[in-house]
Amino acid sequence: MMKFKSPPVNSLSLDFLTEFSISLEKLENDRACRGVIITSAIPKIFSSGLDITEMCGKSVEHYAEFWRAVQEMWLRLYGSNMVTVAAVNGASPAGGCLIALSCDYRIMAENPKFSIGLNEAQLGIVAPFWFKDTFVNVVGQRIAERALQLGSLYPAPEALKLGLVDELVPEEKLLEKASAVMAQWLALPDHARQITKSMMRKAVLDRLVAHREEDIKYFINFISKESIQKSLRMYMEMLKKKKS
Ligand SMILES: CCCCC/C=C\CCC/C=C/CC(=O)SCCNC(=O)CCNC(=O)[C@H](O)C(C)(C)COP(=O)(O)OP(=O)(O)OC[C@H]1O[C@@H](n2cnc3c(N)ncnc32)[C@H](O)[C@@H]1OP(=O)(O)O
Repeated sequence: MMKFKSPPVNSLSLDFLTEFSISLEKLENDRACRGVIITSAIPKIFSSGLDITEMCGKSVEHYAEFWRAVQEMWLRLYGSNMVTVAAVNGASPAGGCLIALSCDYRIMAENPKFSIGLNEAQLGIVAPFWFKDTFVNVVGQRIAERALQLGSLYPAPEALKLGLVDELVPEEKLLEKASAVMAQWLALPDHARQITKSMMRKAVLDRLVAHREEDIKYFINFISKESIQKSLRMYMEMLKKKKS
């Protein structure tokens, strides 16, 4: 089991992403490890998504390093040979949702206050093509089109209806259920399951691998625009004001 613990809200900073990728790599190379449950140690928060401060007022070199780390995390998780189960025990916007979507199975706590989705459009930014591809592979084109254009965050019951998560359980039963699902998936021979998983995900993974440098350039170009920087600053201010 991997438990995110980066207070206050498990934002995906460069350090967090690097540590996450290294942990995944270690587990992947450990023949004794056939599956991983991903959850959070922070109450009410699975992950708040990419750390917005990493995308504000930084150098081009920093943006490149940060984006490469985001790509690396996704390539490792989406392309993992292990069984991956997300036990979503709190809010899961944007990059947090991407992590859940990249797993093989998503179980969410049945709390309508917890929401999940790719809300980038609400921040005035655009979900990259591989976030979009991952989303489409889970919920299908029509639901993804609407959800991404509106940047919708769905409360747990709605997320279940759309197929964004596979099931809801009472929060106290989340890890028990995740373990039961893991046991069910691990009962199959690894070889057949792994080849099938790879077959289902290969095209989407290959697309990023083939365009990785181009994608970094797009990101830098996009995020460096003054209008985008302004949107992100305003969003951060809004988050801070919400408290007072
Ligand atoms: C054409 C080609 C285009 C190519 C474009 C390429 C790329 C661009 C796309 C980049 C993709 C980005 C994906 C993302 O993940 S962006 C991040 C989106 N995340 C969010 O919108 C979530 C924002 N946060 C929240 O909604 C809430 O914080 C919460 C997670 C629901 C938790 O709420 P609560 O418990 O009430 O906590 P607070 O709101 O008070 O937050 C505590 C603390 O943490 C700061 N914070 C929250 N989220 C983030 C974040 N994502 N990054 C950095 N910091 C964050 C918040 O400001 C508070 O800070 P202070 O204590 O200092 O006030």
